[in-house]
Amino acid sequence: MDFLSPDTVMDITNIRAALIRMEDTIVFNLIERAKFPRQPSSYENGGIRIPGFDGSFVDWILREEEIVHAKVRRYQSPDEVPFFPDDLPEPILPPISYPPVLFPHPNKVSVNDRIKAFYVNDIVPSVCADGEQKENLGSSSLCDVECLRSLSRRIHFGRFVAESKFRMEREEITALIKAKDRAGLEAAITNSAVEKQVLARLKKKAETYGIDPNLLSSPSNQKVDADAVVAIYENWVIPLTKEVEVEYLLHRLDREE
Ligand SMILES: O=C(O)C(=O)C[C@]1(C(=O)O)C=C[C@@H](O)C=C1
Repeated sequence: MDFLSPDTVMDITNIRAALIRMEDTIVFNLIERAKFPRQPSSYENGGIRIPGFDGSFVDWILREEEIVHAKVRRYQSPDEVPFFPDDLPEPILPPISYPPVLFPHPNKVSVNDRIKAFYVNDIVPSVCADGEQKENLGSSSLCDVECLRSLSRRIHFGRFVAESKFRMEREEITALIKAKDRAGLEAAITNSAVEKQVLARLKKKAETYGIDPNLLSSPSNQKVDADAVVAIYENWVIPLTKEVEVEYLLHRLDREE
């Protein structure tokens, strides 16, 4: 996506193409995470003691990485929503002035805490075997960070989808926003045919990317459970994307901050 060119960003075809590309990243990240068992201690507060930090091992890595990434201005990009916005330093690179695409302040809508909760409680148990390998806690946690970041980027892309839909159906959506009609907004942004396509494509991707081409396709050769990947999208990724869309639209007419 070229965030310096607002017309390109607001084209729903381009937005959907970006969402489709993100599926690849998410499927590969889940494949990588599925190499390791669940590793429960990496998600527990104090499960691995880090002096001076009150949180889980994965939280700590995520925060430390975000600090570095903030310095190279990752979170100035309109499509990035950090998990630890209050802990981030100013960039060392000069700012880029992106033309405004989202209104009002783009980071107002964040569901990162919920993403973290469903990731730990639902996704990890659905793709990883039970157990813990102490010697791989660092490796598995780095995979967690990649998974969380790619899920967050995908789900918060709902803001661009919503803005694009707002511009296409300004009158209808403005009336729903003014009436604070959440259900009406959800109905307006829902496209069941597209959701079905997403899930069907995802199943194919998880099956195809999750198998060595030299091996026969069988459940025991699959690197990740394709049905679990589909369920992750069906139960969490799409519903939360829609929630981000609705939440974004409810604030769409607020005055800019
Ligand atoms: O493509 C869209 O129109 C979206 O809003 C994205 C998305 C999705 O999360 O994949 C969400 C809601 C729609 O019902 C269809 C698909």
